[in-house]
Amino acid sequence: MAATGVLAEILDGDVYKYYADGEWKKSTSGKSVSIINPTTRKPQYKVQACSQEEVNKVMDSAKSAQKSWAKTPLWKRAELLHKAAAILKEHKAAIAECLVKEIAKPAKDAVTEVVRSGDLVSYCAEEGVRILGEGKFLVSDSFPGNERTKYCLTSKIPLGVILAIPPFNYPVNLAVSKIAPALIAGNSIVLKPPTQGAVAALHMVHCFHLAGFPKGLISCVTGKGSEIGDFLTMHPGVNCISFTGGDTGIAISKKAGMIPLQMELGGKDACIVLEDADLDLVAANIIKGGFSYSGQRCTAVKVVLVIESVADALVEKVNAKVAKLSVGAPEDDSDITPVVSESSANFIEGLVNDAKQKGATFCQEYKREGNLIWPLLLDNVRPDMRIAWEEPFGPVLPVIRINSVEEGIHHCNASNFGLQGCVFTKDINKAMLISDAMESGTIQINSAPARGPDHFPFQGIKDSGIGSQGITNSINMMTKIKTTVINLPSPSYTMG
Ligand SMILES: NC(=O)C1=CN([C@@H]2O[C@H](COP(=O)(O)OP(=O)(O)OC[C@H]3O[C@@H](n4cnc5c(N)ncnc54)[C@H](OP(=O)(O)O)[C@@H]3O)[C@@H](O)[C@H]2O)C=CC1
Ligand SMILES: O=C(O)[C@H](O)COP(=O)(O)O
Repeated sequence: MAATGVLAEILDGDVYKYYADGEWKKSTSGKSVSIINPTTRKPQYKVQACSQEEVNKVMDSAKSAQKSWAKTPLWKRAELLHKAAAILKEHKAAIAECLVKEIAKPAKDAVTEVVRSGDLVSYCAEEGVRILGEGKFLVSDSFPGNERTKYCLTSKIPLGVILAIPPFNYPVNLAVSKIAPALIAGNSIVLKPPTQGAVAALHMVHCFHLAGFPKGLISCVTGKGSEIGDFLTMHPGVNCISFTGGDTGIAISKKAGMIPLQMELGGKDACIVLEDADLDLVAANIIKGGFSYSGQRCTAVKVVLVIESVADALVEKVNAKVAKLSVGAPEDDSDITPVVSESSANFIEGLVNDAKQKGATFCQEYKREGNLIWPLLLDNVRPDMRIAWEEPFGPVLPVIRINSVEEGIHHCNASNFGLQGCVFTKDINKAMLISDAMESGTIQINSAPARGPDHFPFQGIKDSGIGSQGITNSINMMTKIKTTVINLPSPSYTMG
């Protein structure tokens, strides 16, 4: 059990408590939700199944705590965030252990996620101080027909209560990427962590608790998204939703009220490979991009579109590297670990079977034990196969051979997703033209897709999202513009 020492206060028997009003609480529902360890496929942890009444109370406290937080000096907000970041890093081992047990994240990557999260919180504090400390000054005589009688002062003010819903694959990092911008901008936060990853998220929230944030400003309600999700997202107390996940986000955006939405959804990130590409570089990036965390990243390379003349050579290089990937338990820091759930493994298997029936070339034998799926490269995939379009969120990567760059761009743009993509070529002019032509939020030239560094803008178009993330964009997104106009009785001009 990961909770020892100071973290033990968040446990009630074998059930983790939820966090509200600055305290760890047991739900009055009397119900709990089991978290299944993807590796052992046995129950590992339990969290409270919070009730609607508890959500209502959390929303009320979040509303009142936000009012005083908005009046807390910016430098003090930043100071508390720096403190939370330091505590988070101190507790990296305990949190990483939860990530290993709950979502089968390889041990080293689990620690990296926590450290990266601490860095994100600190950077956010610094960036917030910079960008929220300044506003705009406009004068009226720049618009036709006006004299200089109006001075307009513009500043960024908080939205209120932010509802944060992250996905299972980065339950800590994608939670703090919402929490830190919300707090620095003067908002309060209600976090609904993913069920797989909830305990890691609760440990992370405990670090914010230890940092001493005001009561009610941060809450964390647990329970199955399918049970309390709609109640949360349609709650009248919510002023903004920041969501990362799959198609659930599309449903939320249709149900949510007239509030700002930040949606980071799925992707089918394409990797276009030209004849002149450095194939060793491409192969290394396909391995890193396609198979790290067993392909369970929205930014994973999810389809390779390679020019036919270099396809054999590329596939051979990738296969040689696939053979070297270690497969096994996350505790052993294996490259490929069990996927998050049995239903996810079954879904991946369905895509593999469909590709087999339709004649894809299997570069490796398909192998599965429980939730563990061995890495698989599927060559000669055609557009009539499901895997050409759907995201497996697993260690299975399709290769489509193309006869022209235009064919690759056409495939990429025919997808309903548009998160990231990448292009490999030594010709920067061609790379720029292809980048412009690909309808995706970000194109990487000569590297695999990636969200980080975490201050870079990160956004999807089409079904991949609404708005843009990244530290600066998230702070801006979690504020609204307020203006005050000073009206002068007569025009006033500065003489220099
Ligand atoms: N663009 C991006 O940045 C990223 C996108 N993704 C995408 O997310 C998917 C995999 O992640 P996964 O966690 O399975 O995604 P889901 O969409 O299934 O879940 C995401 C979050 O939504 C919650 N949820 C479920 N139902 C509801 C509901 N009705 N209302 C509100 N919240 C709800 C989940 O809680 P619970 O766990 O309790 O069900 C979880 O916290 C993939 O499609 C992937 O591409 C993943 C990471 C990053
Ligand atoms: O959740 C995801 O999959 C991410 O947002 C991707 O992040 P990464 O590129 O840093 O893995």
